[in-house]
Amino acid sequence: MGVGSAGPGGTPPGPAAVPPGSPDPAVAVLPPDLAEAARRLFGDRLDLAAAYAELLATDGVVRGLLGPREAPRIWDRHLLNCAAVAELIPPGATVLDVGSGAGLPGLVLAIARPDLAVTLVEPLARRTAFLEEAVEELTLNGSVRVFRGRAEEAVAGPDPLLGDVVTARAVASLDRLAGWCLPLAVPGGRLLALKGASASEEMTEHAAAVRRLGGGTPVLHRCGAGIVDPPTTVVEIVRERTVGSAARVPSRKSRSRRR
Ligand SMILES: C[S@@+](CC[C@H](N)C(=O)[O-])C[C@H]1O[C@@H](n2cnc3c(N)ncnc32)[C@H](O)[C@@H]1O
Repeated sequence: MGVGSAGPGGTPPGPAAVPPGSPDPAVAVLPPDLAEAARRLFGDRLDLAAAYAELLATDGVVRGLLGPREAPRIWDRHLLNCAAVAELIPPGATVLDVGSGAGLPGLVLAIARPDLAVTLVEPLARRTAFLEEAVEELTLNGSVRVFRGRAEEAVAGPDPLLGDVVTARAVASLDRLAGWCLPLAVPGGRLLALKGASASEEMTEHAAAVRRLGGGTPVLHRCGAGIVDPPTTVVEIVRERTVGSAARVPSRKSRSRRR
């Protein structure tokens, strides 16, 4: 990914955006051709984004949360790609990031947008341990919390999670995401699913299931146009109705049991 046309903002910050003390500046450093995009998307929080990039490239790789080949691509494939989605999120929104993994896109959004209240929903202990440490280290405790569990669990219990916006990247197909994430959105709230090249096909394939699950017609967005190249593909689904559990998409296991 490269950068689009340069916008306002003066001289790009370049490699100096990485704080001193980086264990391996060769992997965490912000490539000069992405500096302007990073500056536009993170503004005065660029140093915080650089600190998170460094965490991902070092601890994240060592702990197996990110493949070693991802390290040099952290800025374009991960940070900038996720930060571009912020343009779809209204000011002061409550955001639930389902299947956050190492914090993508949830932590990135919390860094780029300090006005958001973000909950990272992730079932795997190894990942939530990293997320909790990252939140502490980046001093994001005021705006980010970590929920250990599956999306289906987050919606149940005495204190269910509910967000204005539910994000998910690389977690599941659109029908399964709708089943897990729409119940986590307030009525009228939205699922923002970060998708790849197959987004349009998925929208067609799963439109009926999404409707059955209480969602509106999926809408395709390309975020960060003119800033990141390619723009980030996002499928937006509004929670229009509440449905009973019978309408939910069966798990892969129970689907194969029925065959
Ligand atoms: C391929 S990883 C993607 C992680 C991150 N979103 C990213 O883009 O790098 C998928 C993540 O979804 C989580 N996950 C899978 N099913 C889930 C569910 N039902 N509820 C919440 N998280 C789930 C997994 O534990 C895993 O961390």
